[in-house]
Amino acid sequence: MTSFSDNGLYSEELGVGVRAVHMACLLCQRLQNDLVLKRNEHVSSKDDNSPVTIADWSVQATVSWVLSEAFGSDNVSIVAEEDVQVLSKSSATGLLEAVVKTVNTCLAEAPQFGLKAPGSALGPKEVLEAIGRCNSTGGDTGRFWVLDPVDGTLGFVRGDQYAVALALIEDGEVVLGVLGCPNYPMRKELLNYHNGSSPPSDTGDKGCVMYARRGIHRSWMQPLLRGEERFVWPNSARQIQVSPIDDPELATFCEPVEKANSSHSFTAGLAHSVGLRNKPLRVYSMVKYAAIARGDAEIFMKFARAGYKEKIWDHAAAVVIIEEAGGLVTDAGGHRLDFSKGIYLEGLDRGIIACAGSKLHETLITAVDASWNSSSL
Ligand SMILES: Nc1ncnc2c1ncn2[C@@H]1O[C@H](COP(=O)(O)OS(=O)(=O)O)[C@@H](OP(=O)(O)O)[C@H]1O
Ligand SMILES: [Mg+2]
Ligand SMILES: [Mg+2]
Ligand SMILES: [Mg+2]
Repeated sequence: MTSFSDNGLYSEELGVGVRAVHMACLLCQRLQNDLVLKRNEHVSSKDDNSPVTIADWSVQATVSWVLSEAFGSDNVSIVAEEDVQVLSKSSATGLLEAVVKTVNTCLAEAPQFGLKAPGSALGPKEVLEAIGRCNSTGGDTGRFWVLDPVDGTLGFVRGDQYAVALALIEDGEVVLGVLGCPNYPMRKELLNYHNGSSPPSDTGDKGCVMYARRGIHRSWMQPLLRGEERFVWPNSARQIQVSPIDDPELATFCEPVEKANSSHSFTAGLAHSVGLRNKPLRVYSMVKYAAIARGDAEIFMKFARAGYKEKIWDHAAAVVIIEEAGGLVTDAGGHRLDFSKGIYLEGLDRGIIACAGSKLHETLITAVDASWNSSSL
């Protein structure tokens, strides 16, 4: 049984979500190639100084348009990272034009994915509207989508790893997740190029979309389309599972690349105390979670500085994919993440720990308790 051809609960939503994310990944691949060649043209800064690019806006517009077209705009509510603030400024006409062009190029490919393309090309107003429509603030009742159009924008502009993440939340629970990883190498050893070396430059054999529905106990992965390949599915999807490794000595842990996003010194102490021997796999974006779901690493840890509030779009899609692939995702107190309190993961206890299995998970939770008070976090 595949995960979306059985007419089960959310199968239609999953089918549309996977197609939309797949299209978005191809859009990003093209833009990242251009961006790296043109040395970061079109990278803007938001109020908090974080980067945003035409890829972030273009993916948000595209996914928003596809979901509205498939389910009717009145039925679709979306929480997403980007807004139209920068893009609506009169000084941003060039930027907006680039986004409109990108969105139209991408949506023109919709029929190849079994989706409807716009009758005529979208104009700037319609593109801004599609982005701005993603203004839901979530909550504990009803149904809403959660979108991180480009997670790991820093990785994206550096020619490195990034992800496109889409989830559906119903009554506070993530019920489906789609995680597109346009640069995720099919061979896991190619992920491990951090610590000075540059990312692999060949685009062959790269890119996948992972997805899962709550309660199926299976997660899936399909390779991204290459060149003239036709989009055929579900045939091209294969099941993924977390790693069977439960011995810390053999396990690998992932963490953010940027020290500003998670304390490397705290996780180094934890790693030492539980006997993790492998050096950390530092990767931008939710590709870290993807590595756990696919069995390429066993542990993901993130301990942000005190006061930072994690956003739901940075985690929702990955949580259901890891859980359905057999793993666990909790805060450092062992509680499942709470997606029902708006755009933030309110009440998060210290940090996030995702593991392939419960033995590693228990070991880490205990170790955090033992070392927390002496940490400066
Ligand atoms: N100060 C701080 N602390 C913790 N987390 C932060 C912080 N600032 C940003 N963010 C969020 O981190 C997202 C990228 O996280 P990563 O875990 O992939 O970090 S890293 O890029 O590997 O360093 C990133 O997601 P994107 O904005 O989608 O790239 C942010 O939502
Ligand atoms: Mg993000
Ligand atoms: Mg983002
Ligand atoms: Mg961002």
